[in-house]
Amino acid sequence: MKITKDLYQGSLTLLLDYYQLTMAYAYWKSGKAEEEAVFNLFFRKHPFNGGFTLAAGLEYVVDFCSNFKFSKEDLNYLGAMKNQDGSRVFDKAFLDYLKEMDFSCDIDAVEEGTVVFPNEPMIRVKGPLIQCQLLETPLLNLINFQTLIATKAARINLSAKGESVLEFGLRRAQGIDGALAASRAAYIGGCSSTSNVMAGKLFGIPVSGTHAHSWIMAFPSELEAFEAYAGAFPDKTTFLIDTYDTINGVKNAIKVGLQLREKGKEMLGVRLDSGDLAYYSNEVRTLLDKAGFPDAKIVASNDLDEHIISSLKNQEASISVWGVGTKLVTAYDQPALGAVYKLAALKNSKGEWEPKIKLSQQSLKINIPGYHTVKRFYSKDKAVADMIHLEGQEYTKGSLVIIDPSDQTRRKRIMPAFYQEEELLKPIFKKGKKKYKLPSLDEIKVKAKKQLDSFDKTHKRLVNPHLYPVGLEENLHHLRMELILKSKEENGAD
Ligand SMILES: Nc1ncnc2c1ncn2[C@@H]1O[C@H](COP(=O)(O)OP(=O)(O)OP(=O)(O)O)[C@@H](O)[C@H]1O
Ligand SMILES: O=P(O)(O)OC[C@H]1O[C@H](OP(=O)(O)OP(=O)(O)O)[C@H](O)[C@@H]1O
Ligand SMILES: O=C(O)c1cccnc1
Ligand SMILES: [Mg+2]
Repeated sequence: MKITKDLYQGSLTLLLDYYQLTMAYAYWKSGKAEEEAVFNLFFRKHPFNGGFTLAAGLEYVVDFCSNFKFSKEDLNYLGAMKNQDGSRVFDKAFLDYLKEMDFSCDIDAVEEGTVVFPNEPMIRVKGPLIQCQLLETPLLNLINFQTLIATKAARINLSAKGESVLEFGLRRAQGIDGALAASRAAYIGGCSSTSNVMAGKLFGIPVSGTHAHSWIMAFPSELEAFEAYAGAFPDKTTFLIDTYDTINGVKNAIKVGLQLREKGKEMLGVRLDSGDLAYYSNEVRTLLDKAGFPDAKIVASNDLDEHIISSLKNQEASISVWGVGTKLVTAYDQPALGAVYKLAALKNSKGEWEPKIKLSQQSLKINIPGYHTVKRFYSKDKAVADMIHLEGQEYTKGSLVIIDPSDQTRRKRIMPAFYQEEELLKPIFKKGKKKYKLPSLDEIKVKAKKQLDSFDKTHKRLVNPHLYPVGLEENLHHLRMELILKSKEENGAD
């Protein structure tokens, strides 16, 4: 296997769980494959005990769906699967059916860079049951990770309060795509650059960096190492000063900074990668200022995350650029977002949508049934509440109540007439045809910033964030309650 050439063999369609194929086969056998269904992709809880989540990964979904086709190699592989008695797992006729299958679903989704909340559909797929089911795991795979990392990056950037955050994660990322997708999502979440050159090449993310301890160690002395680096990159001099002794290190940096100044060049700054970053950054700042380098920046790195950055800010550390790797790209404290993909409605023989419910002992896990959508209400530029409602359901523009799906005693009265409304789900595919112009990565990044700015800071704080109101429109709430009771009765649940 040559990973550079052979890994995906031009088709990602088998990037699914085996049970999707067995269900697909059984839907086909039982004549249900072409029934029309609606599935929703949503998560139940914000990651990192936070108060918001930043959507990312849709561009990958668009690409995946646009190329959804079982290749000859895919079908050969499935055709060779055998049961214990030597018979084929999948009939030849079924494989012929898969061969002819063209992606024909409608997909509506929140755009990348949108702030999203638990229970809201992030992606809604409507189409033949078999196709909807085949999309389950790839969509989750593509959305869960990038949304997680974009959210982590947003939290880190919010802690840095507008100062630059450089993403340094490649060396500790989870493999190749874990690194590339993380660099992309980190940029959406607000990082200003990546150290990952391939992500720079593939996505157009600005690349940046300093140098390593090994550079210093490769020379007889730190001073000579700084001089050599300044010789090679007189315009890009950020010296790593903690290899031997941070205070001596900054003194050496100042010496080389003065030499550069004589040549009409300016030292950009220094980097600290160990020790007490509050203490050393302040000592180093004082020395740089005294030596006439008030504009030289202090970059800090070393296992940083949003909590340490926020603590360093509270300690009034003199750091103005933050290099963050491991804890960002691995989402260290919560390595997965738990988005799920559930059937919400199925069309009956009369052509009506039948809402579907899944019961659970945990009320948090009972899905929102029906063919529904989500609206956001804004007062001026501030988001005030989100409402999930049945598609096509009329609701009053006067006073209405929205009800929290996980606690029906939490209700909020809103007056839609006073607000601007935004439909969060945008049309992406209609009957398998792409209807959406993909924004550039920079446009997504700008959108993410604007979205985050439209939420009150109480929803964005790291500790015990204030809950943003998301509720079901009353008719949908009643439908859900009725279905829960009916399903409990019919299925003999306690
Ligand atoms: N003033 C500070 N307040 C809070 N956390 C800090 C402060 N200074 C450094 N840290 C963090 O404390 C941790 C220190 O880790 P550790 O003790 O392993 O590093 P170190 O010994 O300083 O450096 P290294 O092991 O890389 O030489 C890092 O996560 C760092 O970001
Ligand atoms: O700490 P992170 O957020 O992951 O940022 C990237 C780290 O990678 C580099 O060193 P590396 O960790 O390889 O070695 P060192 O820390 O032992 O110097 C760099 O100096 C940072 O410390
Ligand atoms: O450029 C840097 O300083 C850098 C890059 C990757 C990891 N740590 C630091
Ligand atoms: Mg390290």
